Amino acid sequence: MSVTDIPFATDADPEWIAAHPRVQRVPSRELTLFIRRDFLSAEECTGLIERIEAGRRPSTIADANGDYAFRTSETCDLDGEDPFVAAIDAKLCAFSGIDPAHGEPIQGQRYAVGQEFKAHTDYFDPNGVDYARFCATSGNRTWTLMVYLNAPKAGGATRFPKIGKTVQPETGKLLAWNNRIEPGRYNAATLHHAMKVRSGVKHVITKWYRERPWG
Ligand SMILES: O=C(O)CCC(=O)C(=O)O
Ligand SMILES: [Fe+2]
Repeated sequence: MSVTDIPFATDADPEWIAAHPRVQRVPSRELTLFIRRDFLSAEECTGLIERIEAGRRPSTIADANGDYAFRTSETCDLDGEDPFVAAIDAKLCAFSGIDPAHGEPIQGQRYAVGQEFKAHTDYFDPNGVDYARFCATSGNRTWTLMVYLNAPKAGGATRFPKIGKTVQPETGKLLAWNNRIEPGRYNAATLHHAMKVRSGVKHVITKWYRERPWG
């Protein structure tokens, strides 16, 4: 299927995603979560890792809770004008089926030994102090797509404690989940913890979609 054939919409259709080749759906009544191994090639992962290494800065969080160790990783805002990054973005949008206009620019995340992102949701708390700052224009986050770019030697799994699921990093493996139950209702079962890397370095990319076009 070429990109022009994709029926882009403002929200993803889980049944349409489930019909993609090689997609696994994690069995859960609480959470719509898909896994697709080898979504990106080793070459695509290496190219992204090089860019993340070159452009990283300390990661930040919304609604700071006083725990300075809550998110200790580094983040890189990947350049959507870079044709290599744009091609990956197009692949992610072709997987989600969500109108690319609703996508935030892709970010890279890098975790060294001991670094983590404690249990959090990717949607912003509508009652949080930072909600207007992050969501006034584009609304809240709807879907999360993330891809592991490598497997660290030890640690670095992503744990979803509310559904008792832990996903191990593997080069090129994609995760996709719906942050909403329905428009305006966010799913607390999306809670997830990027667990500490114990040996090596972990790299991922994250792609978030919004309720309204990104701007
Ligand atoms: O690195 C991971 O395993 C998860 C990353 C994550 O949850 C995030 O960046 O919001
Ligand atoms: Fe997250």
